[in-house]
Amino acid sequence: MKVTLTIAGSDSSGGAGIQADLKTMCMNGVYGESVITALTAQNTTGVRAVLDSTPAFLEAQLDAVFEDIYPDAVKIGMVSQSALIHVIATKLQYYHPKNIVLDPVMVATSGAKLISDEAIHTLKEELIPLANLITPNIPEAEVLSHMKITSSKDMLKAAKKIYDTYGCAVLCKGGHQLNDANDLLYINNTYQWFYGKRIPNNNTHGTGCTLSSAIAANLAKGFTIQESIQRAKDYLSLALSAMLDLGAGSGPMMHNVNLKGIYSEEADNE
Ligand SMILES: Nc1ncnc2c1ncn2[C@@H]1O[C@H](COP(=O)(O)OP(=O)(O)O)[C@@H](O)[C@H]1O
Ligand SMILES: Cc1ncc(COP(=O)(O)OP(=O)(O)O)c(N)n1
Repeated sequence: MKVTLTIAGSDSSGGAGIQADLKTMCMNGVYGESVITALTAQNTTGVRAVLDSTPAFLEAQLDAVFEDIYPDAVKIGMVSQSALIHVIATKLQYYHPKNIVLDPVMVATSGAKLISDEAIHTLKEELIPLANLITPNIPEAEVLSHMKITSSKDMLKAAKKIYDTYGCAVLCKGGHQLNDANDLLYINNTYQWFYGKRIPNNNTHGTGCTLSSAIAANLAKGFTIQESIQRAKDYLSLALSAMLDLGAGSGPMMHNVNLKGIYSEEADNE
């Protein structure tokens, strides 16, 4: 059994963060482990409070999982403070996992800021350079590239800028576009579009968490980055298409979907 670790915040409503990650990993056929960076008191209408882990407790969680059940891939989500980012970077350099997918979570759909300005600086300096793939949405890509993104051309320019600066592959997610849901991968000095039909569902809480966890799960199973992105996008589209409608705000997606037929082949080393 392949193992995937999520290092992220808890979402009490179950739609994003650790809860979305573990559901996604389970559905994508890997064993999921979790290291919790923060507790959030959150529902579909917003984030009411955040309680960060201490650096020492975060360190204890990371040692506990890496010393016993070593993950084949790691996904990193919400980390709001510099000291916590520093702990994660130090431990990843020490344990050296093969696949690191970083979702540079900055702002929730509901508008709540999930990272301090100082921590954005530490993320850029210490964590992004360790990642194999980062998955910014358009507002996050704007922060990382220091440019405004209003078109597909801008997405390409920003993704190349981020790739040139940090040296990791970049998947610029297009969920915040009006008409399409096209994501752009910049890797090895070249790019590839992953086209997606926009599903008319406003319940998109946790789409970014789900996509990055599904990518990590598929990397753990031995798929290439490109294959893992396509599989993750197929999984996400299916979960969105189930049209679950819970809560008064932007609700969560349905994870217990029937995957038969969407995954045509399995990786060699499963
Ligand atoms: N309505 C939608 N229909 C289909 N795919 C979507 C929709 N909204 C978002 N996505 C996809 O969900 C993933 C997450 O994208 P995005 O919403 O941009 O990230 P985030 O949740 O981090 O803000 C991307 O693959 C994006 O293309
Ligand atoms: C605890 C926690 N982590 C991350 C997010 C942001 O999740 P994301 O998948 O980007 O989805 P939206 O919040 O944008 O729907 C979160 N809200 N909570």
